[in-house]
Amino acid sequence: MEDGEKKDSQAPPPPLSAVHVNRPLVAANRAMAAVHAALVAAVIAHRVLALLSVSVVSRHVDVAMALADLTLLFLWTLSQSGLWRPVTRAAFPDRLLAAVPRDALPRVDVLVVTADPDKEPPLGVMNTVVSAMALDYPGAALSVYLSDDAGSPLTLLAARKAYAFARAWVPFCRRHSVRCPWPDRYFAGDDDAHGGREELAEERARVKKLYEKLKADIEAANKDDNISGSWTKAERQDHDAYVEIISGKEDGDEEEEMPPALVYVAREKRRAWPDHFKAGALNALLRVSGVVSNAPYVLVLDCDMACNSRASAMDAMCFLLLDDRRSPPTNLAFVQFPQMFHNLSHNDIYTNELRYIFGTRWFGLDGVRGPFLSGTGFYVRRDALYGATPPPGSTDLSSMDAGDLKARFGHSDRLVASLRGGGDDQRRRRRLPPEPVESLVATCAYEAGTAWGTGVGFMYQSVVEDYFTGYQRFFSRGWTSAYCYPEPRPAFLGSVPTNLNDVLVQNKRWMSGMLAVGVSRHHSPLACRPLLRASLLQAMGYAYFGFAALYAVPVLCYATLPQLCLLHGVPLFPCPAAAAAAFASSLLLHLAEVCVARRGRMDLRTWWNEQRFWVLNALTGQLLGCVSAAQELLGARALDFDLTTKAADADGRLYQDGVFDFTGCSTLLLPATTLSVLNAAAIVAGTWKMTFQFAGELLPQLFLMCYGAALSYPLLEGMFLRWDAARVPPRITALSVASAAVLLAVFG
Ligand SMILES: O=c1ccn([C@@H]2O[C@H](COP(=O)(O)OP(=O)(O)O[C@H]3O[C@H](CO)[C@@H](O)[C@H](O)[C@H]3O)[C@@H](O)[C@H]2O)c(=O)[nH]1
Ligand SMILES: [Mn+2]
Repeated sequence: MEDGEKKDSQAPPPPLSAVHVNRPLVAANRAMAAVHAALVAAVIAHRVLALLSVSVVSRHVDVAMALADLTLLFLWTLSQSGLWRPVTRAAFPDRLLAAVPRDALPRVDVLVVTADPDKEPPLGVMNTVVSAMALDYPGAALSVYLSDDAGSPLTLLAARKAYAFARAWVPFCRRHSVRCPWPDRYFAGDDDAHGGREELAEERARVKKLYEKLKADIEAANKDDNISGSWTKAERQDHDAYVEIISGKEDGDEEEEMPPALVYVAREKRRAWPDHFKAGALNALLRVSGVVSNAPYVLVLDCDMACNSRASAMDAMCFLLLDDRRSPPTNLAFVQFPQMFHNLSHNDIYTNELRYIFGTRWFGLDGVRGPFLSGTGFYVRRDALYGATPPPGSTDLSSMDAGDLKARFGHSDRLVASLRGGGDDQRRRRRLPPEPVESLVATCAYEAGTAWGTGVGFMYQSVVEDYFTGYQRFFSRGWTSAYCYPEPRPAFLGSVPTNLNDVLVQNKRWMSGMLAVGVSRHHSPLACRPLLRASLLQAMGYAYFGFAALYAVPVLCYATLPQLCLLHGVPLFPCPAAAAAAFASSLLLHLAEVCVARRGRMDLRTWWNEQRFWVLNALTGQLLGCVSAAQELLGARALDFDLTTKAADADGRLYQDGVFDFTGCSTLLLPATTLSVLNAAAIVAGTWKMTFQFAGELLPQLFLMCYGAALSYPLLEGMFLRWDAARVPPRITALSVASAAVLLAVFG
């Protein structure tokens, strides 16, 4: 009896989160994959048989096509890891609150990074900062850090003004349980409490006035030459470190009412020192925050990714805290939220939505060992970022010798002391220190000879630091992750580039950065033993993204060989039936994926946009990404982090209307435009030829080219049928026609 009672009182508390395996989808995905693999194998087998037969006319072409098909099959196989075991998760913040008193919640440091006040307007950045300050979390447990890589006086001034605004905004959000903590969106109408009480309406009007004032102040500062004009481009790349804690208690402030602390950080910049782009900025913020508040958890946000809901911190804790309450403990390092966007078009011609990643693959990888680190919108354990390994056998930094710690983390006594403090809450209920913060940890020379960027913090060596860090720092060391996808209200919303050139430049950066990791001798996921041992499926997922740029090669083959061979009357498909079946199944598989992401709605438009952008990207971002990665590998040129412009809403009108905006397109577009001209010319010439001597075995090829023409129609239209300012730049059109003519003259 007594025993029974004891058991009852020791009954485990209800779980704080749940995970659900989508079994029908698992079965369907695997069955479809088996069918498709069989069809592709049949196509390749026919190619090989044709190659072996003596009658073959164009051996080179057949070998190239066989290699193209094998590459496609290889990448497709790797991509299946993200469909293998899709799961969804739920968080129960109410249970968390029942289990842990609010003021005992662990502290969180929010790290926001910005780099350029021209491309990233400070008002937008401040919206992100203020939205994070208004998260539903105890104010004393939250601190927000802003890294400004430009070291711009304008951003610093905006941050001070933003803090002043936050003193009204944050209590307002708390008092009225506002759901949208992002002031610009809230006042633009994303306001769930309309028609509410009078008191709310009054206060809302007062806070709105303050927001208008913040806006006007930042605008005025932007126009003021003494502030924004005084800081030259050269100074951006060459200035001292500067850290300022922008919070302060004023008379009459209630502790409970106070917004979280805000800390502005401009790390030192010198031309002679590599800055390691965003990863370098985040590592500087990790150190400054380590010295100042040293919260055990960190939320990372890009400056253009604001909090759209106040719930994410509590949701994330439902997963992260589970860790300590479970035995044996799980080894969850981070909770990733999807990247979603506020300025997506209904007709998303550039596939900015990233459905492939955040709407499909991340659910699948979550069923393996967790989604990849995705740059922004994730809550992560500080100790894991510092290089600790999970239990059992975890490395405990606090018990390490001070000398060893200095060798790894640098010579700041305060940083080392923060590491030895075990990362927990010495200062939990205290406001940030009034004493000045040392900027030593934000200087260029600080990292020299330490493990920052290799064994500690965000990884350098790749411009896609998120992809690389996730795998090197976490997964290959035994950590896992979870995918938190709150509905219906997204936790974070970012902005997408709205002209084609920006999109392609961004894709080129991703592709070259990931390929550099994929083919690197020391870091390739397919050569990483700890990762392979932990999970082959996860290694496949990583390899897929590491090699995705290689799509350029088969697509290049398919965009030239069928065309040129048609002109020579050479058929390319030894078994048209098998080829047609494999082609159809690839289209259907893609359509099925889109429909699942849309909860069963047949979304043909998204499907078509994705088909089209996939080919376009293969011939631009991925192709040039391969070239850049090769240059880097050969030591010819280092990869660069080309910032994307965060468009003001008005700029994206063409994108919103579903019209391609070719403004500013560079030669990056050239391969795609050239090959679309070649394809169109070959269709015309080939059909003309066929009217005189019909050849049925050429029909599959002709069909494929017509599909290509339909996909490339916006390019052809942009070159030859549009006269507006956003058409393909005439220079590119002329070059494309000339290049296509040369190709035809040489090979046609
Ligand atoms: O030297 C730099 C370069 C960039 N950034 C910041 O990094 C963030 C991302 O840059 P952005 O130009 O917006 O790139 P995106 O292509 O939108 O970023 C995607 O791709 C990056 C990897 O290439 C990831 O880090 C991002 O999280 C992911 O959103 C922004 O806040 C920048 O201010 C810096 O702080 N310093
Ligand atoms: Mn961005």
